[in-house]
Amino acid sequence: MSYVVGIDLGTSAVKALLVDRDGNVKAEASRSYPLVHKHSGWSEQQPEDWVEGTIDALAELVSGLGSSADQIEGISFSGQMHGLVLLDGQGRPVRNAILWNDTRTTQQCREIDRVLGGRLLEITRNPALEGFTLPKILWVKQNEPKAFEQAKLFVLPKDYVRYRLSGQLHMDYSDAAGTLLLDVAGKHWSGEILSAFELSASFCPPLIESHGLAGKLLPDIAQRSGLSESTKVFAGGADNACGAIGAGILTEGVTLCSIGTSGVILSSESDKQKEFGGKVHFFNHGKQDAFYAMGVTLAAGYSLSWFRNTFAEGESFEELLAGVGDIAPGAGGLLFTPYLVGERTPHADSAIRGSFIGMDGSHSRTHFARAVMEGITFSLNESVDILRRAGKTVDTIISIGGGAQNPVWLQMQADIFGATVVALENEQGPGMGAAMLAAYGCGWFDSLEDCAQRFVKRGAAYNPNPDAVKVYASLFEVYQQVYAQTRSLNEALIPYRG
Ligand SMILES: Nc1ncnc2c1ncn2[C@@H]1O[C@H](COP(=O)(O)OP(=O)(O)O)[C@@H](O)[C@H]1O
Ligand SMILES: O=C(CO)[C@@H](O)[C@H](O)COP(=O)(O)O
Repeated sequence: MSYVVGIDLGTSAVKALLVDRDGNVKAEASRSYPLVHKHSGWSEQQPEDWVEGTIDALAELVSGLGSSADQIEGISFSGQMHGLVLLDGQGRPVRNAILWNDTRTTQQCREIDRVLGGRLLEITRNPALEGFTLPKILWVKQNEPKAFEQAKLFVLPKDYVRYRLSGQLHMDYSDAAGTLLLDVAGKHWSGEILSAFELSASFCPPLIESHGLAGKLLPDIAQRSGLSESTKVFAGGADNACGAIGAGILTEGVTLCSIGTSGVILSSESDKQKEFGGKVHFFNHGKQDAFYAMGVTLAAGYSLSWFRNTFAEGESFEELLAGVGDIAPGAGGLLFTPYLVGERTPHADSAIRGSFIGMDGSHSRTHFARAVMEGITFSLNESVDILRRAGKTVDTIISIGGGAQNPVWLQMQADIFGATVVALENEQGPGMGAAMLAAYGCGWFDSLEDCAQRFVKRGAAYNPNPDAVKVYASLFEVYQQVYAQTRSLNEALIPYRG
């Protein structure tokens, strides 16, 4: 038997999957690592924690295989997007990584708008948002000039881990697309943007396809992990591109809903000129020369974890959500907006914060839990709405991520999105997409589509219930008003934040 390994470098943990030629997951191992929040709105991680966690998780996977470690032919990666890792001339990080959910860069975003105007959207197909990488680069340049002086090159989180495992520096197109330095349709670093911000071409790593061979394992990594030195290391992709690959979303027609820490509505796009006007992100896919449009809710699963950790400490999600299915759509008139860390789609606003509207004495904790699930799903429905208005058909949605583990939430998604929602049989999230990139890279299949046919197994389907669809359609109109009605109130509260 031969195997591949998919490594998902997430925000809270790294998860490694051992996958056989039929797409069966034979073993998995994960290691978590902390987030560092030095100030409100800041979010950092230590790159060394990713590397150590990845090697430990690989060692655990490999130890289960005994003497057959050389049956692992290839490994590949899925990574949290946008995070800035600045490397010195020796390839060492000059500071902590600044992550996708760090919102300190509003001023740098406005500067990018001022300097590039409409060219930014024309070249990168995306607007300047706090989460993306270029604003983070400018923040370090302006606020930590000494660290910036040492920085010779930047990479993204999984690129750094791949570099430490293989000694080779690369960035794949799907992750490079989220930096605001890539000409997305042209598939090259934008000289125009680099020179506008006085960055040299050598500041960007060489570009590679997601299924491209980046190198082999370094001998000391092979020794520590138990893998063979001949294990091939493939580039991998952005976590959302890998989530889509792992759900078999490689062509137009089926949409992805992913509820992890963040939440995503994603639709594959074959036309690289398709215009969304920056309302949703437009990125290169992990499949060669393909693209996708995507809307992002910053605090999707995070809103539910926050609610659990704050009001039901120590309970499992199953305990927390027991009984939510007995409450009617609308949570008894309680409405939640999931803007705990600001929002991306459709309101790119780092200052907005969440609300519960309509509380009364009849509401139990279960009403609140249901309202949180509904609010997250309404936020994702704003992205579904944008895709539909841009002419895309959204009638079948594959749902992945922690949020897809709860059948009440899957039915709620069908009712709010007004579409059939399909779960996967053995949902593994982006790690499976990474494993598929390794399987395709190893030559096990002629195309990613062939690989998906073997690896991706659809499970239960949830059809919209017409009565619930009606209730949610009118509630969604109320939900959509909350942002504008609470915006100035939230701005007035900024001085009181920690
Ligand atoms: N059993 C469950 N029922 C409902 N939601 C869940 C369940 N388990 C996890 N979640 C949600 O999924 C989120 C974690 O999803 P996951 O895909 O593991 O995230 P990430 O990869 O971003 O760390 C949690 O924050 C929680 O909101
Ligand atoms: O910023 C984005 C996408 O643009 C996030 O999707 C991150 O890529 C990480 O999200 P999680 O997988 O941790 O939820």
